[in-house]
Parts: sequence; structure tokens; C-alpha cells
Amino acid sequence: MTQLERLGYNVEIERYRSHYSTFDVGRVIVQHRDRYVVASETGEHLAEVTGAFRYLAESSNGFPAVGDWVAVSHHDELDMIHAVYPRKNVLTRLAVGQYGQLQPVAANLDLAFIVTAVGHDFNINRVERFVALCLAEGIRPVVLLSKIDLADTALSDDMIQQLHNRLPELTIIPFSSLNGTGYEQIRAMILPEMTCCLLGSSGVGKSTLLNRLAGAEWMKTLTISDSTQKGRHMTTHRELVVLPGGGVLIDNPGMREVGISDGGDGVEQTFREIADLVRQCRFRDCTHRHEKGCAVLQALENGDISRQAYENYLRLEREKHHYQQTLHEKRKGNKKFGKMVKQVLKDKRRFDELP
Ligand SMILES: Nc1nc2c(ncn2[C@@H]2O[C@H](COP(=O)(O)OP(=O)(O)OP(=O)(O)O)[C@@H](O)[C@H]2O)c(=O)[nH]1
Ligand SMILES: [Zn+2]
Repeated sequence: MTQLERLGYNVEIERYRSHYSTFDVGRVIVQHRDRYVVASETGEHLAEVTGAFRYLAESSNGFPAVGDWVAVSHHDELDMIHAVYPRKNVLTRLAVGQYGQLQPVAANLDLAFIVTAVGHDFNINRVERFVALCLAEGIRPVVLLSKIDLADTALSDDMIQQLHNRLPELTIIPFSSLNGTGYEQIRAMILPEMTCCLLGSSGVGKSTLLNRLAGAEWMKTLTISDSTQKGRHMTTHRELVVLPGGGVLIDNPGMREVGISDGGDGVEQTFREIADLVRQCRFRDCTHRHEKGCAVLQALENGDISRQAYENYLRLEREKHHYQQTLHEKRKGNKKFGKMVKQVLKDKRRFDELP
């Protein structure tokens, strides 16, 4: 296996690569402000985007995110990122201070471990929200009930039952980093060609799990500096790590804030029962709050759906709606791929002519 393949390189990426054959290809493993660490066959290098990229980013994919495949050129001082390859999917958050701008947080994911801990953190609504946004992006959600060592059997069985009731189609793995419960099952879900990520609030045990899965590789702090020693260096942790035994795992701080950005049917898929009912409401624009002939309210009254699920459904629909309103240029970048390639190559020639 080549280093690129270990990073998750596949035929899909290969297909795009021919367009960018004048560049090297790499994967973003760290993003910190306007600095990136890109891993490629030649190692791990500090990079930033070109001026032209910066200009184009406004109307396209936006800036690179961890997990992105990028077209890079290597230079003594600092590598340059010329383009982001079309994404399979992306998790985003609302950018701070810029209204309506979405900031990509992680890209090209196959599976997400949604971590919730027994005890105070246990919160099905939050799990449901993460499930909805995974399904919207075509990412397989798996629920990890962490710190299972802290709960007695009756309590943990009850929490697993609650999760099953609300999310009947999901795999739920109770686990403990302390005594190893569930660890093998989690490890077995991460296949060599897969990129996985960890979602969940602070303190639920994500880093502890990641340390265990990644071993020594992860513990190593990354110090990347340029050869000219102009102070352009960075000490950091990898946010994307290749696991021993194969597979890629992403965990970065931005993951705490990801939102339901997609116009897709993630919410409907998560709340199948409610989504089916919605179609039976008398009014097409039913808000399911007070209308006569609302099938959802009727089911709620009959006790066919739980109040918690109902309220969370409305909350997530509202969040989705809000997100959609702030979106305009979404995914245009992928559609305009051909145009983008031309622009990037033109810019490359200009770039090469620089003294
Ligand atoms: N009892 C118990 N404690 C755990 C387990 N896993 C982690 N912890 C403890 O929980 C605390 C938080 O764990 P972290 O792994 O840092 O949590 P995190 O989700 O990465 O938190 P952030 O980095 O803030 O997002 C630490 O004190 C861990 O030692 C577990 O399986 N059982
Ligand atoms: Zn209704």
C-alpha cells in the first residue's frame, strides 16, 4: 500500500487527478486558521492557499477542510494549495463573524461515530441531531454509548433501549476506554479504505478512544517548519490520523459545532415515522403545531410517537430551515469543476512565472 492509499486515496480521487496532473495530490490533515498541513507521498508539509484560490473560494467549495484532497505544489518555503478536489460530502458550521457563510469542517467521510456518554451527557436529542446531519450527507452514523463502566447493567440496558426506540435502524455500541468493552467491535467497523470521524460534545471520551485506536502514531506531536526558518512553523496534533491496521479517523475541534446544512432529507430519514405522518396532514404547509387535520399532532395525542421525538423533529426542521436560508452558493463549486480546473491551470502558469 502506498502512503496515499493509506490516507484513503481511491479510484474516485484518481479520476479527478488527471485534471490536476501538473500538481501533486495530498490530503489535508490539519487546518489552523489559514495554515494547513498536507500529507502526500512526499511527506507532511505546511501549506497555504494561493491568492487565486482565495479569490475563487468565495464562490466555490470554500476553503480546504480536514479530509479534503487538494492539488498542491511543493516549494522551499511553504507549499501552495491550488485547488480542492470535488468532495463526496462535507460537514460545515456557520463561520464566526460572517453572516451566512458556511465553513467546511471535515470532508470526504464514510462513517461517523456519534459519541454520547452514560450519565449527565446522555442526550438522545443530540444524538438524533447528529444522525440527521450524517444522513443528509450520506455518512453512515454509528452510535457509541461511552463510559459504560460508570453505569450498572440495569441503567445501561435502559439507555440502550431508549436509543433503540428512537433510532431503530442504527448500530449502537456500548463501550468503555477504561476496561475495553466494545473496543474490538468499534475497531472492526473501520475498514482500511474508510474515513471515519468522531462527533459528540466535549468530555464524552472521544480523544481517549482516538488515542487508543491510533496508538503511538497519534501521540506524536507534529512539528512542521519551512526550510528557510522564517518562523513559519507550527506545532500541533494531527486532526486526521491513519490508524495502525488501516483506516482513517478524523477528530478536530470544529466538529463540536457542525450544523444541519444540507437541503437533503437527513431529518426525514431520521424521523421516518413522523415523515410518513407529515404526508397525511390535511394542509401541505402544515406546521404540525396547532392545525386541524394534522396527522402528526393526532399521532402525538394517541401516543403513537413520543413527545421528545416530536419536539426534536420540529427543532431540527427549524435548524435546517435556518441553515438553508443562509446558504446560496452551496456546492456550486463541484458543478463548476471544469471551469475551476481551467482557472487553476491558468493561474498555475502565472504562478510559475513569478520570480
Ligand atoms: N470512566 C470512564 N472515563 C472515561 C472514559 N473515556 C474517557 N474518560 C474520561 O473522560 C474525560 C474526558 O475524556 P476525553 O477523551 O478528553 O473527552 P473528549 O470527548 O475528547 O473531550 P473534548 O476533547 O473536550 O471534546 C477524561 O477525564 C477521561 O479520562 C471511559 O471509557 N470511562
Ligand atoms: Zn401536520
